[in-house]
Amino acid sequence: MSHIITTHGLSKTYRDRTVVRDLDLRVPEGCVYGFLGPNGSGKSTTMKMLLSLVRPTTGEVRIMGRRMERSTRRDLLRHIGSLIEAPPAYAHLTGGENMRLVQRLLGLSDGQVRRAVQTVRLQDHLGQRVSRYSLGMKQRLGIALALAREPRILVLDEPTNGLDPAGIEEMRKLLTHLAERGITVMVSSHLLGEIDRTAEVLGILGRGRMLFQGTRSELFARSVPDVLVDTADPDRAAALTRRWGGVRDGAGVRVPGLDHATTADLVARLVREGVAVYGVRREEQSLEDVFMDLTGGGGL
Ligand SMILES: Nc1ncnc2c1ncn2[C@@H]1O[C@H](COP(=O)(O)OP(=O)(O)OP(=O)(O)O)[C@@H](O)[C@H]1O
Repeated sequence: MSHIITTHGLSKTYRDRTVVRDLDLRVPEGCVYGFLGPNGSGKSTTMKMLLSLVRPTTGEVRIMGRRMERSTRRDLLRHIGSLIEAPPAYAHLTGGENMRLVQRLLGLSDGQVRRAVQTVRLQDHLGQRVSRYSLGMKQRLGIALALAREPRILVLDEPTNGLDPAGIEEMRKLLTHLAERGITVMVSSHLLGEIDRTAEVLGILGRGRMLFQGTRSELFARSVPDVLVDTADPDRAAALTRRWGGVRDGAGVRVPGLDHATTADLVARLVREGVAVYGVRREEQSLEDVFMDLTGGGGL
């Protein structure tokens, strides 16, 4: 798989506080990469380093295999569109006037601007002042401004923040649509639920460190589900499994967070002690549970 963004040992320290630590990002080309983590975990700082808005303390950024440095920065940044923090448009101008400003600034064609506006479905609102746009429309205009130069990569910092459920759904569809067209979309959120179904690859950050990077199914594979034991003698089974954290749960016993090997040990112990085991079930964790475990609960 070719990676369009990579970092190696990327770190940022402000005074004596390291807010991003030794990050090795691997963003596959043409996918939606969900960059997740609780508030303050370092997502924005990382994205700003990718865009050369913040200088890394150590480590390197590579875009399309080329190292970002003074001599390559201008050229590489032409391939990246971004939306960082507040939508970048002038509120007292119309959507169309904002688009024309960027068109003139970057020397873009009418076709490029038209395509960007159509992609975010704002063509019927170009005559309206941005101050009268909904937050979702402002975000879409921000994306159109970033898209107009036809970048290969789009870096979006919390584009769903503050949107209502309909706006979030619209944003998800837009991101998927962009990836289908071959654009690599790196999108951050502190809320797993807002982008988890959209993102094919997830990077989960906690206190500046990468806690997990991979596909959703790889993340699930890392989960350690509760085990539910259905038995004729739940009290005795609970006592025998106490050292693994077993407690009575309804007519059975629940043992939290067990891997395969420990589950096998536990069942063997019960059978050895003569407890009749009717069934053993691993209770799947939701992606939220896995995320909460990884981030220590700070992510939701
Ligand atoms: N210029 C700066 N000087 C000092 N500390 C900073 C600076 N910029 C960010 N930080 C700190 O770095 C940490 C990470 O911030 P960052 O904005 O990257 O996190 P985040 O994951 O994007 O969170 P949020 O979703 O709240 O923006 C925070 O504790 C923040 O206070």
